[in-house]
Amino acid sequence: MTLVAGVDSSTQSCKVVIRDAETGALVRQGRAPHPDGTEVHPSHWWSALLRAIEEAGGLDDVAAISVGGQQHGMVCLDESGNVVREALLWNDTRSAQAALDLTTELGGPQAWADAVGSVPVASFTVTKLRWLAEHEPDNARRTAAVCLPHDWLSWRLAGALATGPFDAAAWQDAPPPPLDRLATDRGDASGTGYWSPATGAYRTDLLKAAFGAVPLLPRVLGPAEHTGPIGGHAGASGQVLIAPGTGDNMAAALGVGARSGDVVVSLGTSGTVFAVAESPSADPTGAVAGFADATGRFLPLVCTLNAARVMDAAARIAGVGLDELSDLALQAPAGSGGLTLVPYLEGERTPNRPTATGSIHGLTLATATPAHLARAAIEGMLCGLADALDALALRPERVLLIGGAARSEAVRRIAPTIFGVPITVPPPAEYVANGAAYQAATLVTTPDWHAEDTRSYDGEAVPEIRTRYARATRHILD
Ligand SMILES: Nc1ncnc2c1ncn2[C@@H]1O[C@H](COP(=O)(O)OP(=O)(O)O)[C@@H](O)[C@H]1O
Ligand SMILES: O=C(CO)[C@@H](O)[C@H](O)COP(=O)(O)O
Repeated sequence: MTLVAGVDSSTQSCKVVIRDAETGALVRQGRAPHPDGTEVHPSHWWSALLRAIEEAGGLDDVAAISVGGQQHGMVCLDESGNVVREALLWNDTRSAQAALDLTTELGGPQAWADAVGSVPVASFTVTKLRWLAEHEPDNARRTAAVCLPHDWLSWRLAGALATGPFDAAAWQDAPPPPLDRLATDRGDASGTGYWSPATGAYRTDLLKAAFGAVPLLPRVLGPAEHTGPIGGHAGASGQVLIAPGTGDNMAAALGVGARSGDVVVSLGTSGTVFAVAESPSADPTGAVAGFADATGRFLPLVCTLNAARVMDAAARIAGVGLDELSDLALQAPAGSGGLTLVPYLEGERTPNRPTATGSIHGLTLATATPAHLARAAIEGMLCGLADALDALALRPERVLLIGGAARSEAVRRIAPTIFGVPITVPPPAEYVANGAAYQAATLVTTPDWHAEDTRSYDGEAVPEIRTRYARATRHILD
C-alpha cells in the first residue's frame, strides 16, 4: 500500500490525515490547535503541524505530502529566511484603509477585477503589505521574500525532510532551504492580489505600487508539479514528494470532489461559498473573489468572516455546549419569533464592513430565551451565506455543506429554509486535509477515491427571515 499525507493548516487548528493513495482509505490522523488571534507567528503553525504529524504516526512510510492552508496570510521573511514579524491573517482587518487606498489608486474596483480577478479587501495579502510599508517601514525594509501560510509550511517541510526521518524535536529547528526554493500554487497565489488567474502570472507592478518594492515571490507550481523528491529515507520509493499544496478552500473543493454544477458552502472560521468554474471571473462589486483552483481551473468564491465562531459565541452566551445549542435552536420556531442576529462579530468582509460589530434585533419578552438566541445565531450566520450564494449567481444542481459547523443538526435542518434549496451533507470529515492528500496521491498514482454517502436535507423556505435580516444589517454599530 502506498501512503500519502494531507495537511489542513487552517485558522483554528492543524489536521493531518494519512490515506491509502490508491483507494483514499483513512489509515491514521492527528490534529493540534493553533493560537487565537488575527496575527500569529508562523512558528506556531510549524509546532502544531509537527504535533499533528506525530499524533498521525509520523511520515516515514509516506510517499508524498501536500499542505492546504488558510488563504491570504502575510508571511514576511528576511534574507536569511527568518520570519520578520507575526503573520497577519485573512481575518485581520487593520489593512481596510489600505484596501480602499489601493482600489482608488488603480482606478477603481473594475480595474482590480480586470487585473487580478478580485477587488482587494483587508483579507488580501497585497493590502497587508501596503499596511506594513506604511506602519512598520523597518519590517518592510527587512522583507526579502513574501509567502503564504501553506507556502511557508511546505518550505519548512522541505528543509526538515532533508535532515532525516520524522522526529518532531529534531525537525522543530531544522534549517529551511534557500529562499528561492519557496513555492506555491495557482489557488493560493490567486488570493494575494498580485497574481492573475486569467494570465497565470504575477503582477509585480501592482506589488511594487502597493509595497514600494518587489520581494522574492514563491514559484507558482502547476497541479502536477512537486518540490521533491526529498530525503533518502521514506516512502515506497525511498523519497518523499512535496505536492504544490493550495489554499484551504481549493483543497476542500478537491476533497469533496466538487464537480461542475456543485456549490460548496463551508462553515469553518470563515463562511465560504464557492464553485468550480472553467473560466476566470472578475466581479467589480467585490463580492465574488475570482480565485483559481488547484486543478488548473477556477474557483469563484464569496467569503464571510463570521461562521462557526458565531455558534461558539452563542453557546458561550447561553452557557451550553455546541450539541445543546443545536438542540435548543430546533426548539425555537423558524424565524426565532422575530429575533434577528447580525453576526458581524469580527467585522465583516462580504459585505465589506471591516469595523462593524454584531447586533441583536427584535428582542421581546417572548424571544428572550436561550432557544430563540440559539436559532437566531444560526439563522443570522446562514443569512450571510445565503447572500453569498446569491452573489455567485449560479443555479446549483447540488449545494454541499461542509466545515466544522456543518456537524450541527440544527444547521443542516435550518439551511434549506434560509437558502431556499435542498442541501447535501457529506459525512463529517476533514475535507481540506483530504483534498490535500488527494493532490499528493496524484503524484504517485491514479487515485480512485470513491465519494462517501451523503445525506439530503430539505425544508420549506421562509423568505421573511432574510427580509428581516436585510433590514437589520442596515442598523449596526461600527
Ligand atoms: N457540532 C458542532 N456544531 C457547531 N459547530 C461546531 C461543531 N463541531 C465543531 N464546530 C466548530 O467548527 C469550528 C472549526 O471548524 P473548522 O472547519 O475546522 O474550522 P477552521 O478550518 O477554520 O479551523 C469551530 O469553531 C468549532 O467550534
Ligand atoms: O479568506 C478566506 C477565503 O478567501 C478564508 O476562507 C481562509 O482561507 C480561512 O479559512 P478557514 O480557516 O475558515 O477554513
